[in-house]
This record gives sequence, structure tokens and C-alpha cells, in this order.
Amino acid sequence: MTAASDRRTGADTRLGDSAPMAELRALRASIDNIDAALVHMLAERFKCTQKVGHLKAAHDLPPADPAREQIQIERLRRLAAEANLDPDFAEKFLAFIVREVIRHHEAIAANAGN
Ligand SMILES: O=C(O)C(=O)C[C@]1(C(=O)O)C=C[C@@H](O)C=C1
Repeated sequence: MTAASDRRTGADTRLGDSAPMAELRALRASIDNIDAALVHMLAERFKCTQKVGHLKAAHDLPPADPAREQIQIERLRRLAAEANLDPDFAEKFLAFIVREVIRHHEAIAANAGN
């Protein structure tokens, strides 16, 4: 199978078989690996949060825990700053994921008749 980074894109038309195109292709191969890792990591995270959702539903706990989220935000912002990643972006990314998790928790609770 052809790797995603080997398929022709708009840049091929402009750069042809040049050194910059080779460099772009190599960078894109790494980006594809990183994106695959992100998908796998997110899948593992959602496996955990699904279990949390069932635990919460079984014990009548609310889907969201703002105090826990505050701790996560502070920790991720600190880690982001250390890693030279924009802390605002890290916070927004976490909020995006947590919003989806809460939606799952709500569905699990509704299914459990809570
Ligand atoms: O730790 C929890 O209580 C969760 O439900 C997990 C999680 C998360 O995705 O990290 C999601 C919702 C909560 O508001 C806080 C954290």
C-alpha cells in the first residue's frame, strides 16, 4: 500500500522532484506517524473514560467534575509551557476532548436510567 506521505498533492505540482519536495515528503511522513500515534493515544484515553463513565453512572456521580478539570488544565498548561507549546492551545485541546467525554458520560448515565 502507498504511504499517505507518498501520494501526490498540490505541492508536487509546484516543487516537482526537487530537494525541497523530498524534505517536505520526509516531514510529512513524520507528521503521519505522529497523527497515527495521536489517534491511538486518544483511543486509549477514551477506553479509560468510558470505564469512568460507567463507574460514575453506577454511583450516581455527575458526568462533569470541574475541580478535576481545573487541576488538569493547570498541569497541562505547565507541561505545554515547558515543551514550548502554546498553553492556550493545550487548554483548548483538553477542553475539546473533555467536552466529548462528558457527552459520552451523559449518554451512559441516560442509558443506565439515571
Ligand atoms: O476524571 C473524571 O472524572 C472524568 O470523567 C474524566 C474527565 C477527562 O476526560 O479527563 C472528563 C470529565 C470530567 O469533568 C473530568 C475529567
